[in-house]
Amino acid sequence: MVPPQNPPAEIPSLMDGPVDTLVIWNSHAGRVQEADEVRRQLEAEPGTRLITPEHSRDAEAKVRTACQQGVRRVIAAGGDGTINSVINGMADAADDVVFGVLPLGTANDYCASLDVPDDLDAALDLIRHGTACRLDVAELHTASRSTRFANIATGGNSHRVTESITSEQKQTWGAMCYLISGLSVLADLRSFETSVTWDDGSTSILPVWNLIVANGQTSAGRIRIAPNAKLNDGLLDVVVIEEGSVMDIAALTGRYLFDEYIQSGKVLYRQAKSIEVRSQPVIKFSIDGDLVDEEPIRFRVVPGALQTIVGPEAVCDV
Ligand SMILES: Nc1ncnc2c1ncn2[C@@H]1O[C@H](COP(=O)(O)OP(=O)(O)OP(=O)(O)O)[C@@H](O)[C@H]1O
Repeated sequence: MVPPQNPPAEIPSLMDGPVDTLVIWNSHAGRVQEADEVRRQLEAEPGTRLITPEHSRDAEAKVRTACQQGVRRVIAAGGDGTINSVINGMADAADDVVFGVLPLGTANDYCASLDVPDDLDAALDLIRHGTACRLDVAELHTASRSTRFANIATGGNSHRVTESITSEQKQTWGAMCYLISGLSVLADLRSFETSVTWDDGSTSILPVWNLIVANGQTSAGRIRIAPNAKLNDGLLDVVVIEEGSVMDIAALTGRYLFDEYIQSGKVLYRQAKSIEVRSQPVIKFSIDGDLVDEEPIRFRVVPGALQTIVGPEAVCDV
C-alpha cells in the first residue's frame, strides 16, 4: 500500500496512561481457543483492560462508556460480529480514538480488507506498532433501527447461508462451513422483485437473487464479492446478482468463479453514497448473522468515521 493521503495518526502506546486501551474479548468467536497466550500478553500490558461481554449489546454499551470516559483505543478481539458491536459503541467517540482488531473470528472477512494478519502474534504486533488510517463505515436504517457495520450486508438467498450456520459448525469446519451451507441453499433459490433507489435519484427494478452492500471486499469466508471496494473512498459497493442461470448458482458458492463472474459484467455492480431498497417478498438482510427484515431499508456510508489500525496492504484509496 502506498502511504495514506492523510498522514497516519500516531497510535497511543499500550504503555501510556492508566486506562489507555479497552479490549473487547469475544469468548464465542471461532478461534478463541487458539488465543490463550495472546490473551495473557494483552492482559499483562500496562494500561490495558480486557473484558469479555456475553452479548454484543453488552459489548457496545461497555465501549460507549469507555469512550465517554476517555479511553484512547478500543480493540475488537473476535470476528466481524464483534467488530460491529465495537464500532457501534464507538459511534460517538472522539475523533482520535483508535480502533483495532485481533482476528479471533472464524472468517474475519473485514480483516482481509484491513490486511490484519491471521497469525495472532503478527496481529498483536500490528496493534502495537502499526499505523492508523481514517476509514469509512456503513450504516443501515429502517423505521425502527439504525446500526453500523464495517464490512458487508447480504440480502436475498445469501443471507440464508450465514443464517443457517451454527457456532458449533463454525468451530468444526472453520471458514469451510460457509461453502457447505451455501451448497444446501442452492436447492431452494428464491427471486425477490426489488427496487433499488440510488443516490442520484434513479431507480433500478430487478428480479434479484442476492443484493450485497459492501464497505470491505470479502464475505462468507473470504469470497471477494466486492473487488472494487476501498475502505476510505466514501462509497458503498452495491452488488446485485439477478435471477439467472446455472452459472449464477455456481457464482454464489465458487470462490474463484465469483471473482470472474463479477468481472464478466453479468452482475450489476455500482458504487453509491446511499441506496434505498424495497422488495417483494421482503429481502432479509444479514449483517454477520444479525437479521433485518423491515422495509424500506436504507444504507449510507459514513466517510472517514473511524481511525483504524491497518496493515501495509489494506485496501485503502491513496
Ligand atoms: N462483542 C461481543 N461480545 C460477545 N459476544 C458477541 C460479541 N459480538 C458478537 N457476539 C456473539 O458471538 C458470536 C460470534 O461472533 P463473531 O462474529 O465475532 O465471531 P465469528 O462468527 O467466529 O467470526 P466471523 O463472523 O468473522 O466468521 C456472534 O454470532 C454473536 O452471537
